[in-house]
Amino acid sequence: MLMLRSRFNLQTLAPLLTSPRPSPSSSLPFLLHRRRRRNLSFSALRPDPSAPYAAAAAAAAATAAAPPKSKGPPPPAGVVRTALFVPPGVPRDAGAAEMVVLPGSNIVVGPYAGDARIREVEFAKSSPRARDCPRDDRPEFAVIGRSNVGKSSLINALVRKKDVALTSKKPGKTQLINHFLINKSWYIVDLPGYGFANAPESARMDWSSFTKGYFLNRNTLVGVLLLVDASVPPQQIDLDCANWLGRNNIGLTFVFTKCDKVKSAKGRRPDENIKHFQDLISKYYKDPPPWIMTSSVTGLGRDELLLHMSQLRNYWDNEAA
Ligand SMILES: Nc1nc2c(ncn2[C@@H]2O[C@H](COP(=O)(O)OP(=O)(O)OP(=O)(O)O)[C@@H](O)[C@H]2O)c(=O)[nH]1
Ligand SMILES: [Mg+2]
Repeated sequence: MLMLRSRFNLQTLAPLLTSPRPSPSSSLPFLLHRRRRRNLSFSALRPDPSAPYAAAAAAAAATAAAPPKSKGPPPPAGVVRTALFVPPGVPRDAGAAEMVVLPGSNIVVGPYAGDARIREVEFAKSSPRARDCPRDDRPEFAVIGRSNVGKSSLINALVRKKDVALTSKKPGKTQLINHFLINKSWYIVDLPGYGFANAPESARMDWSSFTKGYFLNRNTLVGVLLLVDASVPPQQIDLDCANWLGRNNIGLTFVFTKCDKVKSAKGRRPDENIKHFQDLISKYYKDPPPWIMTSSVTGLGRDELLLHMSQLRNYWDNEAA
């Protein structure tokens, strides 16, 4: 029977996951191709006991103590259980009794996970148009979502610096495509928000033509982090954005933000909003995309998200080799 180990100490797991990575195989379930449109397909959960990560996972699970420590209010009590996201490198026909799932997510830890630490971050460039973005072939993750959802805050949380990306209570703060260079080897990209319900007219922009150009032409895009505010009920504009990305075969991860807001104005808890959102999205996806709960205030989900990004990125690097 499948056993999910969702509570473990990432500090313990991290060094175990930096072992040499396997060479990619054409049968991998999650296809990412440099200079080509990604073709996403998510496999059913059938892990392999002999897979290189299994020992690390078992060791981590055995020592499974406390989740990463964070300040502030505790994360929401209810963890939403949905079908799992099996990352690149886990064979379709694998079979095993045990698997490690990142806490507060549906993301399985696969063989490409590792080297998740951010040692260095520098602002690289602000670009008004997609064609002005850096052209150096480094892989990148784009951070998108509604205006004010917490994109810039998440980037600051990930890099553990307060003001690398500028944040504001007023929607529409980020107006350009901002590239941040991580460890001199990959980028996180802060994009302007969409949906300006409360934004002043001056802060509005034609998000569609501006950012669609970026998504459709950016060959170095490893994946999109689509941020969704877990403190409010599902918003149609987020579902529309997810569907647009899906239709264009652009791999996304749902990153639920503001999970520290245990009581929202509408009386629903973040985990209830997340469950509702997933019920709606499941109509559009045959296999579940990855999702994760975060808070930039408490640090919830930060290390887990970085590990997830590392497995997508390392897979990408192997493919490009
Ligand atoms: N409680 C809580 N507040 C958050 C969190 N993340 C962001 N915020 C707040 O939400 C507001 C907007 O955050 P930003 O990071 O500027 O949002 P953004 O998505 O970059 O906004 P735009 O650039 O305008 O599109 C700020 O007041 C943040 O302090 C979170 O995890 N929890
Ligand atoms: Mg911003």
